[in-house]
Amino acid sequence: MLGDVKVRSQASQRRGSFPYVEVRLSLGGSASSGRECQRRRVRRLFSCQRYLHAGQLLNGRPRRPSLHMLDKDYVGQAKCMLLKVENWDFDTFLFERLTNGNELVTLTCHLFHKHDLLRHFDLDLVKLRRFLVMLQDDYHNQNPFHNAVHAADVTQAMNCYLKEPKLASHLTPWDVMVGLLAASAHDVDHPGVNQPFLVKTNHHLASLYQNNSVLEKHHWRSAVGMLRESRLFDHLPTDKRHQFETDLGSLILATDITRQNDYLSSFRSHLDSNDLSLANVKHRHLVLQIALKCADICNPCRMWNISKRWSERVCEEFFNQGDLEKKYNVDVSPLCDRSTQNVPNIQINFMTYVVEPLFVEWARFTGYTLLSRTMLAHMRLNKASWCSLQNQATPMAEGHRSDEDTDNDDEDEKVQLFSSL
Ligand SMILES: Nc1ncnc2c1ncn2[C@@H]1O[C@@H]2COP(=O)(O)O[C@H]2[C@H]1O
Repeated sequence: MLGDVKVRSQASQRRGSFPYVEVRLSLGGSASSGRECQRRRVRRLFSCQRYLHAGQLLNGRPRRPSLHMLDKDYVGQAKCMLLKVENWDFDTFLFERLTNGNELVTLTCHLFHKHDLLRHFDLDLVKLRRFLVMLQDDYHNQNPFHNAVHAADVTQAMNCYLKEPKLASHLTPWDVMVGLLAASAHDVDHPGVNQPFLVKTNHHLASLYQNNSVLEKHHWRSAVGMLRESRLFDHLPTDKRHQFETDLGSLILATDITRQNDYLSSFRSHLDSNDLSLANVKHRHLVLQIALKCADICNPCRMWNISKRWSERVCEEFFNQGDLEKKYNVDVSPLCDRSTQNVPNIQINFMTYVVEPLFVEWARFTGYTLLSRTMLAHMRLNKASWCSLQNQATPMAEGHRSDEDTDNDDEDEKVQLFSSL
């Protein structure tokens, strides 16, 4: 059954001791009444997303419109899509609709079956689903970009990369399980604003993680909290459980875009010296980190109609942050000002300075497989489309010109601009 996974949606079910992210509170609220205090006490128990869910339930409002009457047809179509889960043109937006918003649970469960991980690790299907439902629920659906659909999209891409012949032949079931769960969990409880925002608004997560990979550490520790609560791995020896949590963390932390150059240089130098040995667990782990990084920023390499939607969503999230920054009188982050930025310009620079360098090395690693060539081809076509759209977009403010106009710009500065995201 695809439609039965929202089982954790009861207000009494709260979990974990990891901190919630509530942007509004970090910017200073003015609550003083007893009622507000009471509400805050409740709020403290939940992450922002869990709080919203609980609030809706307590107010008697259903969380999502039900599609019961259509369940059969929808489930059939979702199943059809899963037959092609390894295709690069998989449309996660459509899959979200066909699964009635259970895209992450449905997809990850399917991949666990496909890779025979339940049998291999003697996993309990109910516990697995419980964990995945918690995970899916803790993504913020109100974020235009960092939501459960993005997590499902990254998980689907990660699965495609795990299937690359060069890698697949060396992967153990452990690698596959860590890779898939890291992809599913890599942005859980993302607040829709970036690390610099949390730092400049003195958010408690920024102090907790000392302004360093703040969001990624939060995603990791949140996922660990849910894993423990679900008891998914309770039957494994303690050292294995710890090993899993460590490996999960090391993959999720690699998605910190500010550390892109460190990972890329290390990967590139291994490729240059042709010394990657995939029998070596450390080398394999580095490749998994790079694979997850690629999956995380693969949206510019999707087909145009899908890629464009992601581009618009990510920019909307940047601009929403810029609006908040203006509202609270703090510096507006680079790329977040909707009055000086536009989507085509952000996309062209992101592809040129962040995506292409990574995917070129990934293609080299895979031996230029059909998939890696297809991704690069899509990315270049998409970039050309953004270039032609750019002519129709709002003129850029000085200092934010297009790639074509910036031959003399310092490339490092561009990378830094995206690194600040
Ligand atoms: N299409 C895109 N355009 C611009 N930035 C992007 C795009 N896709 C992903 N990103 C950025 O890449 C970052 C990867 O890490 P995060 O998920 O923290 O945040 C992501 C965004 O800031």
